[in-house]
Amino acid sequence: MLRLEAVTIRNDDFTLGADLAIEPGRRVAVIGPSGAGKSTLIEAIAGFRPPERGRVLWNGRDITAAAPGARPVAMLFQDGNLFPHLDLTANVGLGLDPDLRLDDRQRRQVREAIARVGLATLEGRKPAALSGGQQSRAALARVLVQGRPLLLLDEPFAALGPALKAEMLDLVAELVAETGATLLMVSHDPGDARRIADQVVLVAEGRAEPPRETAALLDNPPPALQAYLGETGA
Ligand SMILES: Nc1ncnc2c1ncn2[C@@H]1O[C@H](COP(=O)(O)OP(=O)(O)OP(=O)(O)O)[C@@H](O)[C@H]1O
Repeated sequence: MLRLEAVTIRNDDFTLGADLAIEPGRRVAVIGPSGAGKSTLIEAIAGFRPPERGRVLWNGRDITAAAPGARPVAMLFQDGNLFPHLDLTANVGLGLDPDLRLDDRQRRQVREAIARVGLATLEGRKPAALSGGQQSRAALARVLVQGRPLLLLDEPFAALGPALKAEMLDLVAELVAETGATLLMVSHDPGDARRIADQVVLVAEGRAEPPRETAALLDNPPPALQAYLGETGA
């Protein structure tokens, strides 16, 4: 269980409040207007933005002051962050050890993660020799290999076309179902939430709201969400 207890996060003159809990194994979409604080929320959970007030708890353990690497968290950023000079095996291996000193077991884990995302024949390729969808799969393999119980995705597939995005969302859903991980995914597209998320955290007007069931929330949106859904034409 992830718990944000009376948390306030500040970016200069912007503040975001959050008092919410995410149950284990849930798939949660984080949606809301541009600039509302979705990335800020995810980065605070990942440990890149320490809260000004409040506590972040994982299974009752206070991780508010823990460094990003010491958290139960793996994060996939918007651009995937693949290193252009490294091949696929090395890019995924970085998820296990930034110095790439991998033992046999870790090398096997890397191969398995690459195979699981469907790239087994492309292990020696560098990112430039992979398509956009394959690069997304590679970035996902690096997150997968870390075996962390909490996956944070910040609009990871925004650059992909609709069919490829749907395919990647389905793959993410399969992977978290297999591993039992909890998923928080920022998205601008309410369709993504309907496709993959059983719950939605709405970030608007300076607050991240407690999660609500996706269909119930999107079918009967509160005013802050109505305005946003109007913007996106959903
Ligand atoms: N490093 C920073 N320093 C100061 N202010 C920041 C910083 N990063 C973000 N902000 C501000 O914090 C607010 C929330 O930004 P954030 O990126 O979390 O929003 P978002 O909901 O993810 O937006 P988008 O949907 O456009 O990506 C914005 O007003 C932004 O300008």
